[in-house]
Formats: sequence, structure tokens, C-alpha cells
Amino acid sequence: MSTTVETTVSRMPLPLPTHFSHAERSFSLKKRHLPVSSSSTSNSSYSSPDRLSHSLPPRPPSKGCPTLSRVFHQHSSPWTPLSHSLSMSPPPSNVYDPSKQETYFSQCFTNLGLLGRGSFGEVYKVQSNNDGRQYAVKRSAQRFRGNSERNRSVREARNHECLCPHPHIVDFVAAWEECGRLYIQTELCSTSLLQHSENQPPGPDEPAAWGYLCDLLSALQHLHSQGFMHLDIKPANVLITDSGRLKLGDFGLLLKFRDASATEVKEKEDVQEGDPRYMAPELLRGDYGPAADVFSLGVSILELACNVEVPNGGQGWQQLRQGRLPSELTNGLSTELQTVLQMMLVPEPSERPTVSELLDLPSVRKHRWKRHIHLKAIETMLKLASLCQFVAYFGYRIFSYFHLSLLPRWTKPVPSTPPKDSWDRDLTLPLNVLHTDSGSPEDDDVFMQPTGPDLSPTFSHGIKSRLCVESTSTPLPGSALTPTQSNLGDWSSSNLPQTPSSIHSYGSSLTVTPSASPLCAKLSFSSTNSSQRHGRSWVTIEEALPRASFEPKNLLSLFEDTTTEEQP
Ligand SMILES: Nc1ncnc2c1ncn2[C@@H]1O[C@H](COP(=O)(O)OP(=O)(O)OP(=O)(O)O)[C@@H](O)[C@H]1O
Repeated sequence: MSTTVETTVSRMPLPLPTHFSHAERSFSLKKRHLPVSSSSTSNSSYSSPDRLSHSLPPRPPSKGCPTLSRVFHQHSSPWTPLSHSLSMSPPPSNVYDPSKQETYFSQCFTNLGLLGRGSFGEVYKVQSNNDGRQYAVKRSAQRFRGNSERNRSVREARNHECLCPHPHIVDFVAAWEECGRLYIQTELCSTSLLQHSENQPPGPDEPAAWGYLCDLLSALQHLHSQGFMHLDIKPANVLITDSGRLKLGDFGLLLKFRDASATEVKEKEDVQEGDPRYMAPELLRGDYGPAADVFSLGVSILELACNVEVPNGGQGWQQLRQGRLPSELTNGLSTELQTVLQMMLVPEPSERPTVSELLDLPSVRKHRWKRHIHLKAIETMLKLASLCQFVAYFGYRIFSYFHLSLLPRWTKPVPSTPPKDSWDRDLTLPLNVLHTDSGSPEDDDVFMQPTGPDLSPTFSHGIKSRLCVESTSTPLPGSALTPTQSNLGDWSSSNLPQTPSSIHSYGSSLTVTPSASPLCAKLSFSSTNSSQRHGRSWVTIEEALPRASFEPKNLLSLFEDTTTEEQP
């Protein structure tokens, strides 16, 4: 009798998530990112209503009245470490001095630019002033408006920290709270899997999907073996490294199995639901378990393999939760992959294979082995490439040192173009300071959004090869330098990669002489850090003007300058 009732109930259509009543009703082609244009990568894509967690409306313009957190200061302490890593080994006092007015972020990092935005906050590429390495720092978008909001944010950091490191999990570094905002420092990746897949050509891509499946099954095996379930598996929460290795991130909904009974979960007021497009059907009944991750991974792989967007409601959503794969899409996939997907999308969680069972399937084992070899080969090549760069750079420095110091004094040295790698080095540094700190305790200026074209990690490549860099101390006559001005709009518009004659940005990043030639445009950069070191609020260009009007008669003096600079 009871079996009959259960069967009837399980066949009833699942309730639809009501808050998505206007959502798409079926599978649709993936929305592609338009080529990155002037304003940041994010803005255009975030305004699309179809992109749920990935796409948020832009933040409303500031109204006249101050936010609650400005009226009620909730945290007297300006900087509170939230991770054990930071409490146990805080940065040395020469890096972070709490008595200074600048924020912890300003003192410890150089902001290299915005990587992306999510519903929780903004993610920045930074360089640590402590160890010189690059990281990603996620900052909550809003100051906390209460304890529950704060607890929710802090949980993500704590959850992440308690996971043991794994090659397919984003490495946690540190977390802290400052001025009512949460900061999470993690390893730097290249982009998210969602963004990566949106940039792929249309059409199914089964080989890539097998690779994704293998990486994410490894990540889930690690999580589940430690007693955790992720509960928000989706391409937007997966990051991809330069070598193409996938790393699972965003542990805001991470839950221990033992905390997962329906009553306990409901009792936790602040437990959020994951993205309904990828949500397992049993979660709507409050049945939380690791099988939910298997289902969400199945939906994600289906989406990635067929290169479509999965529905967030309607018939398509219901059918997927009844174990019916859209044959018009999956027909193009191999039987092997179809079988695995079918198993992962079984509606009943108890009938779904566990991650370990999936990893034991012959088809998965075969692809996992291939994937392992592929990743190792790429990672080895990348390491070799960076080793070669390193050796070439030092080789050049040593060669130029001996070459110049051994030359007889009377020999006129042959003028040489500055080494390309020195351009790279020098220009990467200034681009690192696109957002410099204001020293304000509120820290907002550090994160000011330039209206620049592409602040992605690869942005600097666009201009590196054209400019030579120098920082000097004499203001440029006629260039109307304003130490406080930090608008990057001029240079960040489309003409930056061309002749940088109109680049002017002071107090924060870079200055280029007017009408400087591409060959010897003098670009100088400053940040608060560098300006403090130099004892001034901006750095400008010496000798730029003579070089701007480049004439044969002063060519010799230019070479002499170069030689003098090169002499040890
Ligand atoms: N470690 C990282 N390395 C490189 N890029 C990152 C990193 N972390 C995040 N990003 C970029 O920032 C974007 C937003 O990050 P993330 O998704 O973590 O924010 P979020 O607020 O938690 O988003 P949501 O809650 O909507 O999932 C990502 O899509 C990705 O492009």
C-alpha cells in the first residue's frame, strides 16, 4: 500500500521553483560572450536576465542617504583575520603595519585589476607584497548589513579553509574582514569554466566534456571522502587554470553530511539554495546528500558536452528531473557518454551511482588516464617555458653586465633597443597598479573600476611591445599633471594599444608624454606605494620632451643616455 503511494508521489511533477516563473522553458543555445570591448568584461554580460547567478544587474547608483553600515559601524576592528592561516602567521610588520591608516589590502597587495563579478562580490587579481606571487582576492560587494549576512559570508571562507588541498580544488590562502567586508584570498586561475565554454565555437565538444567530467569527479571524490557535499556544482563555480586543469571553487553552500537532515537544514535560516538549473530534484524535498552533487555535475556535463544552456524551469526542467535526456541534443554524443549521463541524472538519489562508482566505470577510467597524461604534459611544458624565460632573462642581464663593463672606455657602444623582457617586466608592473590605494580607511578607491577595455590578466600584452618605460622625477612641462586625478578613461579607451600620445592618468597609474613616438614613448607609473617610496604623489617623465621631438641631431645623446643607464 505504502509502496503504491510512494510510486504515485514520485511520479507527480515536481514543484517548480516559483521565483523563476518567467524563466526559459527549454534548452537553448549558449549565449556567447561578445568580444571584450571597452567597458569591463563583466558589465554587458551581467545585465542579461537569463544568466542567473552569473549575471547580476549592475549595482544601483548611490542614493543620497548613507548605507546602514555607514550609519551603524558594526565592527570596531578595522582588520580581523578570519582564517587560521592568517591568525597563525600574520604578515611581517614591514609589510603590514596596523598603526598605518591604509587598509590591510592596500598595504599587503598591489591590485592588478578586476577578474570578474559574482552575486557575492568582485574578484581582483593581485600581487602580494609579502611573497611577490599573484593571487585572486574576492571582496564582498556590500558591507554586511547584519549578523546573518556576515555569517553567510564568513561560512564560505571557513568552509573553504577546512578543505584539504587537492589538485582539482581551488587553493585557499587567507580570509579576513575589514570595514564590514569579507575578503577571501585564493590561488589565481585563468577564468571560470562558464566563461571558457562560452568562448568555444558552437556545437558539441565531447572530448572536452570527458576531461571536465574526470577533473570534477576527482574534486567531488575528495570532497565526499572528507564528509562534505558542495551543493552548488555548476560551470560558473569551476575555475580553469592556464594548463586547462579544472578547479572546483565557491564553497558557500558546503555542508557536512551529518548536518544534512532535512529538519536541521531547514532550521538553519541562512542556508541558501543553489542554482535551480543544476539542482537535484530531491533537494526540493529537503533530501540533502552527496548524490545531489552527482546530479548537478551530470547537468553541467550535459550542458558543456552539447554546448547549450539548460532550462531553469518548464517542461525541459521537469523532463530532466524525470531522467529523460533531450535526445535531440544527446544523439550527437557517444553511447558511452550518454550512458554515464543517464546514470548521473537518475531521479531517485539512492539509485544514482556514487562518485567512486562513476570513477570505476571502464569508460571513465580510460578517459581519466588520458586526461592525466594530457594535463601532465601541458603543465610540464608550461613549467619549461617559464624556466626558459627565467634563464633567458638572467642570461641577458649577465651578458649585458659583462659586455658593458668589459668594453674599453673609448669604444662607443652600439646603441641597443631595451630588451623585450625588460619591457614586459616594467610594463607589467605599472599595469599592476591600475587600481592603486587611496589610503582611505574605507578602501573603496583601491577597487575603483577603471573604464578600461580589458583588465584581464592578458590585458598587458596589448601594449607591452610598444612602449619603453621609465620613471623619473621631473614633471613634464605642459602636461597638466594633477596628482589627485585617477581617471583611467583616456588611456583605457580604444587608442591605448596605438601610439600612446594621449595617455594621462595620474595619482594612480601611468603617464605618457604627449606625442611620444611609439619607439621611445616614455611611460611612467606610480602607485601610492611607489610614490611613498619616492616621497611624492606622482611620478613623471624626464627627457620625454626631447625624445618626443625626435631628431637625428640628438640621436647620439640618446644612445649615450642609454649607455649611462646600463653601466653598473
Ligand atoms: N581564483 C580565481 N582566479 C581567477 N578568476 C576568478 C577566481 N575566482 C573568481 N574568478 C572570476 O570572478 C568571477 C566571479 O567569481 P565568483 O563566481 O567566485 O563570485 P561569486 O560572487 O561567488 O559568484 P556566485 O555567487 O554568483 O557564484 C568568476 O566568474 C571568475 O571569472
